[in-house]
Amino acid sequence: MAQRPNENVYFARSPICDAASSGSGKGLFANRAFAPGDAISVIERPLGTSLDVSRLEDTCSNCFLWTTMPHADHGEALGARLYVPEDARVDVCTGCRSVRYCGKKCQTAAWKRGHKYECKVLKSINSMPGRSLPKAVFAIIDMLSRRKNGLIDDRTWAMLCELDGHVDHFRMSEVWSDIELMATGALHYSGTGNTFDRDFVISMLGRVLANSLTIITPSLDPMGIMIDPHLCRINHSCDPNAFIMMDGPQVSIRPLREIKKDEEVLISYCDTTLPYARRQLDLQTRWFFTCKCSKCKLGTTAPEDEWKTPPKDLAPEWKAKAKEMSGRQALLDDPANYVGPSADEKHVAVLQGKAFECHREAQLQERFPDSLRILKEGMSICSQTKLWPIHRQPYPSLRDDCIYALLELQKYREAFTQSFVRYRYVMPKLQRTSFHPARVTQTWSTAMLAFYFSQEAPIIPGVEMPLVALMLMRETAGLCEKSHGGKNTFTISVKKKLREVESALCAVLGVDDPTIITTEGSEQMDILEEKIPFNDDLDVGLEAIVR
Ligand SMILES: C[S@@+](CC[C@H](N)C(=O)[O-])C[C@H]1O[C@@H](n2cnc3c(N)ncnc32)[C@H](O)[C@@H]1O
Repeated sequence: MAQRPNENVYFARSPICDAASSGSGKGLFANRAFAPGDAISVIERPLGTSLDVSRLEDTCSNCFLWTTMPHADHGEALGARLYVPEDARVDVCTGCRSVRYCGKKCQTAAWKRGHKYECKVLKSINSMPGRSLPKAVFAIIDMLSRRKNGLIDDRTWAMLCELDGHVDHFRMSEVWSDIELMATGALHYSGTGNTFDRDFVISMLGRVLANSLTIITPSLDPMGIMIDPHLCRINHSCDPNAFIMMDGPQVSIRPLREIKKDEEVLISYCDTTLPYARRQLDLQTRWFFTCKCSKCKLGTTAPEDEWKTPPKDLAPEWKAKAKEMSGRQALLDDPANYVGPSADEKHVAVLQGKAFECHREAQLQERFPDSLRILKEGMSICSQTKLWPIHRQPYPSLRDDCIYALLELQKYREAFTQSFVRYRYVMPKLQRTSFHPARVTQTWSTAMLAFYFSQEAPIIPGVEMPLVALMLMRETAGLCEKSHGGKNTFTISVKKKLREVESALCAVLGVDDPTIITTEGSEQMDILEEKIPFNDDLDVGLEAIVR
């Protein structure tokens, strides 16, 4: 059962969603001052959870232990999820053959929490060939059957029902017929037709679709959705003062900066690194509101909307390319690409649309060489037009996926180079808070790549990779108390690995005190920076970056 948030927070009417068309417009407020590193509130388990279909196969449905190691044969995997025990495995529930557990303890806990009612339902869904339901429907089935059987108390249920289901918004949207179908399915399969009616289930589905948050691992991999009457009260800002961290099913709300007593606690629902038009569109389409946060008030003058050179300076050959680009009209019509009314700005809007399209298309490819080719195409639009600063989207996201594809293709040297570029030049501008969880986890994966290469032949001549790995590991260890908290399994595994590496290095160098390696480590970081300098033509030929 969901726990009440602790005395550190309270709910009240939020000034931020005064303009919300319906709903109570409540938000979460701080009962005392908070500093980075504190936990504002901790919830042991959200009320409802539903894993992505692919995670049902390899993840414990109770504690969310994800047992598959992506890229099991190379560096990033060696470090990104060190907190997962080597012998971790999950076994399927022999009743429903749908969910999996990592052991008896998790199976028993899930059974008592409600799987005893859901098991038969899942079994009947599972036995129908080709039937797979969206995760929102599984979340609803679970909650309806638990409520029917007295496993969700009146107060929690009332709070859940207070969340806005945005039914009128959904009714006008293109997903309405899907929602009606899903509600019918949920009511039918959950066997709760004599307790709830279809309209109620439709509003419940709306609540899940418009209020759920993403379940994440401590290394920020998305795993599914969660809905909780307390967590789902937190409003959005594109310049949030807090973020959500998880460790298994435990959810903590953590400050991104100092928060004063009685200040509203705000998280981000969307990717806040996107330009203004894209953020607004995303928030309007998925959460039905117009954001008026401090960043949105700056409109296109915020750093997320900066160009390196103004659109009027676009080179003639790129203007010509923009004129000829396939799908030009659709790219121009898409408000997400809007740059301005002039002819030059329209060319830039087309190029921007194309670069975002490359990012989306690359994700749909089945083969990594194809994704890499498309990602490089997108990156060269950003770099060769000379319009994009290194931190303007979709440039950073293209680079992220590029690193992933390069690793899959075992192009380790380029993967490390791009990972270092991201760590050293992109992230400090993209996420300006040093302990932002995305920054910390990416620093750690760069550290782990360096560590992996420290055991191989030197990949960058003249650079001592063990010392680079050490410095990046120390940086991560110094920040993860704030990003993750001292007791998070990520923090514990980072610190353990750091101690191991420090003592191995001490043994090799014949010293007792690891702190004396610091000077040499800093020197190696400087050398690495000289070898991989900031360069505007950084992405022209990914292989040709290292000096
Ligand atoms: C997850 S709920 C947050 C809790 C909500 N305020 C309530 O009282 O239930 C999301 C909804 O809150 C409102 N909301 C959240 N952040 C907002 C913001 N920055 N500006 C306006 N409305 C916001 C929108 O109606 C959105 O669909």
